[in-house]
Amino acid sequence: MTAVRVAGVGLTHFGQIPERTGRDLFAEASQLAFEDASVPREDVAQLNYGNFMGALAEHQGHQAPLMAEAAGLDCPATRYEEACASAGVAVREAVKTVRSGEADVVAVGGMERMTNLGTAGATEGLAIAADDLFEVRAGMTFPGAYALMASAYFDEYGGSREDLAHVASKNHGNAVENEYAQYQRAVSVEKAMDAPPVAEPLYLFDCAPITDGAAALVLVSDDYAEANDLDAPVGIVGSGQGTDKMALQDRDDLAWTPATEQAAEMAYADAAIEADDVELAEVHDCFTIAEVLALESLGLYEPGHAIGAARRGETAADGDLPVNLSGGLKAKGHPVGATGASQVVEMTRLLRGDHPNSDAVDDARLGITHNAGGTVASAVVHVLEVLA
Ligand SMILES: CC(=O)SCCNC(=O)CCNC(=O)[C@H](O)C(C)(C)COP(=O)(O)OP(=O)(O)OC[C@H]1O[C@@H](n2cnc3c(N)ncnc32)[C@H](O)[C@@H]1OP(=O)(O)O
Repeated sequence: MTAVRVAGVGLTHFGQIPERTGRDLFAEASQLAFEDASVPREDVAQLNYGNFMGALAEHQGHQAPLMAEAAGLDCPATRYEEACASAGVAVREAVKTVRSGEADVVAVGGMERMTNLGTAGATEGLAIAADDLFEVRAGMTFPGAYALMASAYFDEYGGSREDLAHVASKNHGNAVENEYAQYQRAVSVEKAMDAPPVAEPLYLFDCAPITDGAAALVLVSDDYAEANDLDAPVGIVGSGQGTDKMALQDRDDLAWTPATEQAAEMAYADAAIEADDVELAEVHDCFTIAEVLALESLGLYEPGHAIGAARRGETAADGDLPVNLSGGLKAKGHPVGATGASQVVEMTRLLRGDHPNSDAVDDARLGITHNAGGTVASAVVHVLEVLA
């Protein structure tokens, strides 16, 4: 099976930019990815594109052909929709296509416009990712759902709002130097504690924001990289996906995310690594509690132990296991259909050494990305490694 290399990456600035159309955003991210890759567009065999709520935010559900056009591509194009894991799945399917030998070059990415809907409209749109019959009609929102998960975790293992404030403060600190981040501002633990409540026990700085943005990557086979003398040191060496029951009421334990566990087991086995080999991680911190749940279900911490990781400094930039050096969804922003691809972009830059936070991990060779959909009803994990 051929290895897959990341030849090029591109991101738009993430933030509140409602005046820009989706095709404009995706065109910019793609242009940057192709410039970075030095790969001619004619060599691209297909475009895998992630998007969640284009039908609502842009009145344009059938977006893939438009995005191929925006990216200057003349090839088959398919949209992947898996809620907030849409682009993670698009990357996973692109990896499979290259590995199978079906194509040497695949373009992959995602885009989401959200801020033109306003917070209330985006909240309503996001709710499509929960169980409509048993959750949304009863009033469930995503901050509400993750608040239930946080309360369940506190009941089972202990922990406090202050522990979560340390996660928020860490991730906001990591985003300060990231030019693509929505919030390049530090947030102290005290400021996070003083913030207005959103859904008890989650407060303003426990939540990822509403964001517009796009991400793109050019993935190539090892053979293509070698034949074309590409400078593409980072490979995607493992991929996994998991699924869980959709409605929270149908789950046995809200403090555990089996979809993440399945995805991690599959990805680690695929890459022939153990959780202990992971040197840094970009995880799906749509809410601060989600980072804690992810670290445990990924096998990076024992159950009940990740809640204090940020407070102890273990997941900080200078800690043993830096987590969300990009700023995470929390501070970098969360344009949902682009997020999974943007995590792979950020991890690639971190491992290549051209991210503003690369200095914190200059010896690192292996990192993972974790992208979740809904209340982690879906999860995708990728293992990235610096190859010879
Ligand atoms: C699997 C999944 O991924 S599910 C996750 C899906 N995503 C979500 O559910 C999004 C959750 N976030 C939200 O709904 C919103 O960001 C909220 C409710 C937390 C805040 O929205 P609002 O109350 O409308 O905030 P508003 O836009 O008025 O901003 C108020 C201030 O807080 C800031 N702000 C808003 N949201 C955030 C945030 N999440 N983090 C940090 N700062 C924020 C704004 O920049 C603004 O600051 P300023 O006054 O200095 O300009």
